[in-house]
Amino acid sequence: MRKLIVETRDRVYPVFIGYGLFEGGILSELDLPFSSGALITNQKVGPLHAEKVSQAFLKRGFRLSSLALPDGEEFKTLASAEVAYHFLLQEGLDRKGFLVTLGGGVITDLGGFVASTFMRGIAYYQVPTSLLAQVDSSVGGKTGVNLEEGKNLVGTFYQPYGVIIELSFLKTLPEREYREGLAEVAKAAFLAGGEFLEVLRVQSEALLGRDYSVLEDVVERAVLFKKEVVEQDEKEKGLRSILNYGHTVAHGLERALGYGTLRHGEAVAIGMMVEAMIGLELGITRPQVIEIQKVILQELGLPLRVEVALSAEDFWAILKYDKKREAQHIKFSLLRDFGDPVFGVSVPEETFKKVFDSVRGAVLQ
Ligand SMILES: NC(=O)c1ccc[n+]([C@@H]2O[C@H](COP(=O)([O-])OP(=O)(O)OC[C@H]3O[C@@H](n4cnc5c(N)ncnc54)[C@H](O)[C@@H]3O)[C@@H](O)[C@H]2O)c1
Ligand SMILES: O=C(O)C(=O)C[C@@H](O)[C@H](O)[C@H](O)COP(=O)(O)O
Ligand SMILES: [Zn+2]
Repeated sequence: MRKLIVETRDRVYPVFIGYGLFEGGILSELDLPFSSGALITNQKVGPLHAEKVSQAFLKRGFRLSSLALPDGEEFKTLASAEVAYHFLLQEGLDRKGFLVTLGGGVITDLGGFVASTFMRGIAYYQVPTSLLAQVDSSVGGKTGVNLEEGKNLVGTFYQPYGVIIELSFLKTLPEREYREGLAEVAKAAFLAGGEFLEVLRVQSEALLGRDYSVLEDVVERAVLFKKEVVEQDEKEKGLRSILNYGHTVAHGLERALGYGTLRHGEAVAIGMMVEAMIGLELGITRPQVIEIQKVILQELGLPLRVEVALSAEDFWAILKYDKKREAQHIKFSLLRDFGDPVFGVSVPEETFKKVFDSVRGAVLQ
């Protein structure tokens, strides 16, 4: 079992990574000074893994009442949050109560948002079950829901009280969802560069084959990288926006195609390719980044093409909802090189449109 401590101004909390954590009594490592607890999951993950988690909490004296929301990105909404609030009230949760989120990134984002707003904030623990949620969304305290206009447009920064990354939960994760998680792993490795990137290059086959000893190491590296960024800039005043590499385009694609059509990780993989080309066009990104990035993402089994019926102009209009926008400037997080990210790059509309049109037939269909 590996343990990292995330130290932010708002909260200091542990992240446990390993196998058999719940059977091994991981909860004895946590202080649980609460009145009662509830679990938020979805209708797919709940039947697979909720029992194990609930049993472990029961041993610590908490019978968790459980809410299983419908599965899917299209349910990461204020309406789902409202369902959760009513459920918590009905179950008698008070301000001393706590939440456990059990699921992929949709549930960790939504559950975190509910925890941060219910009675103005209650404690919560993240139990991520998708690779993407284990390496990214469960750590760092970004919570939120989507609006029709764009991804994560309503949300909070609200750190969990602890994160329990049980790697054996990945055994039931379908292949497509596993691979999309590798996109966020790749993003972290591209941003970190150095040894992390080298490990990813050497181990891409093992990772794709879910070699669990390699996975443990890689999940720890990704979480460690994220922790170091979040600790320096919890509320994204600047540096943290490097974690948004590929995301300006990715979020635009998710919104344009309809939530859930393209998985978030798939959109990030395509987004990183397009944004690397924008960086090249601006003279920021070294040409070798594009080729190496492409090879790695392909080796990880990620799709690098998508059909988008929108014109560059219509897509640009969607990007205006990106949260990194400042007045009329849409700000991108790019790479100069691996391990050398840059943020706050204002990309002119003409440059974006030129690149968008130039990747037609290649990245965008
Ligand atoms: N807050 C952050 O820092 C952050 C970071 C990255 C992504 N995100 C958000 O995360 C979301 C994407 O997360 P995701 O890719 O995990 O999507 P998801 O939550 O929809 O999970 C993917 C699919 O896998 C299923 N699943 C999850 N774990 C499973 C398991 N162990 N066995 C079987 N099925 C399982 C889910 O039910 C779902 O069908 C997006 O909304 C994205 O915006 C947030
Ligand atoms: O933790 C962060 O910071 C990130 O940006 C991680 C991203 O992978 C993640 O998709 C996040 O939800 C994006 O946040 P947003 O602020 O662009 O909505
Ligand atoms: Zn992401």
